[in-house]
Amino acid sequence: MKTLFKNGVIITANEQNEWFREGYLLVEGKTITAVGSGQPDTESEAEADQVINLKGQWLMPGWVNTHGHAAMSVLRGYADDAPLKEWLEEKMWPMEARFTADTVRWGTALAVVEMLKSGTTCFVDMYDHMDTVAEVVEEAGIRGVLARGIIGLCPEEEQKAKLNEATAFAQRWHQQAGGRITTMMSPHAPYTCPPAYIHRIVERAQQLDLPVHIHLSETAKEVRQNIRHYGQRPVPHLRDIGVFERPTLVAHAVHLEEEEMDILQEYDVKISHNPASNLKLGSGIAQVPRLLERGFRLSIGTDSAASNNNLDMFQEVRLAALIHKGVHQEPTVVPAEAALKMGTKWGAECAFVPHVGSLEKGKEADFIIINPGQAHLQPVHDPVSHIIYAASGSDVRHVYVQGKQVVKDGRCITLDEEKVIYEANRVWRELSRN
Ligand SMILES: CSC[C@H]1O[C@@H](n2cnc3c(O)ncnc32)[C@H](O)[C@@H]1O
Ligand SMILES: [Zn+2]
Repeated sequence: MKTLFKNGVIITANEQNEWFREGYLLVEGKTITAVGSGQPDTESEAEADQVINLKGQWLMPGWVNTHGHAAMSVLRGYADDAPLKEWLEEKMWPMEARFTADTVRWGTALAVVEMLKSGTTCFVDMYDHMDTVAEVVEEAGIRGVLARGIIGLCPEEEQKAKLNEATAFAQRWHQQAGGRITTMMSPHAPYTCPPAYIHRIVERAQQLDLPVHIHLSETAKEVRQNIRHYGQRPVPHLRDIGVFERPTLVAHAVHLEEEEMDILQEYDVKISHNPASNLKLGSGIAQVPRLLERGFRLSIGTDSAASNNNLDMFQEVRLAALIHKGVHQEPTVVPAEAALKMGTKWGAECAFVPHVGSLEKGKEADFIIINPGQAHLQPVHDPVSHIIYAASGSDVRHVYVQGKQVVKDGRCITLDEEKVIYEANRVWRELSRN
């Protein structure tokens, strides 16, 4: 099946750093086979099975959300205004202990509907009941980079069972759903997994040839605790355990010293910047301008709806573009183009799916279409500026993953939105009643 999208404004980070142009996109099956300026030649138009006239709408890569816990959407607004340790230990973990596969199914479906409708085509997820998460991803048509998050604060037998479960999940689902699902191994954090256990998880990642995903240096408190317990800051600690021998994606990385940045750079460790969650939990503000200056190709994540409290990547990317300008009293840090790259092309690299994230020949066709004909997106001097500083998730009209439409006229067509909302409320009621 060949589909030609013509008369659009193509917005993307690409190798040539051309940010936007009036043009067309040709998709054959799940792959982009041509991107060009102006009109397509008459031959490609005649050969297309379907021609879609975009009439000036904007076409850009879908957002890549590089850190989150989708099922926690059922806990949106349940526990606000608390610091990370208290929030986790007194609010999240007691509630999550009551989660079943049913809770995770509807929490994840709620998150996926929200993400797809607001233009996210790929998300990284670290959670439990991951077979259920993968089933939702398969049905919804979104792309998922999935890992069974492992908390090792438990007896040896339980640690073994969790590691075996994570392994079985990672093997069962890697490259499934037509390649839309890939997997990782995921020790939750240095403060929830003893070093020997992290080492065993990483050995397993090595055997399976999979990347590692872990929370890192989110709060100053956990850094101090790491030094007390292990005599080192978290980055050299993880390096010495051997984590960075595997391709690794770390979430947060708020509290880093220059020597730690050296190590992360030496091992090409990928970073997911989660500004809203870091602000809301009072964790701090990552040193994004310094990391960019050093050449890190950063990415952006929402974290869960329980600490954000939404999964709209337009808002997250805008926050990433704005907050550092204020902190540094310098508007040139994190320019719009850098924010767009972090949310798309670099996001895909950080999630180990470099075959998406930009609109280039040969990449898989994960893209979104935005209708710019509304007051808040006019006049148009520079569409990249509007995407970063003016647009929001509700401007997304259509979404495609691997060339297949999953959102049409602002409605998710792969999952039943009303049912998902009904069931998510049901599981929340059941949880809060007990
Ligand atoms: C073992 S599954 C994932 C685990 O992570 C918890 N979590 C959610 N948000 C955060 C965060 O910002 N930092 C650390 N851990 C977080 C979640 O509650 C699950 O238990
Ligand atoms: Zn997290």
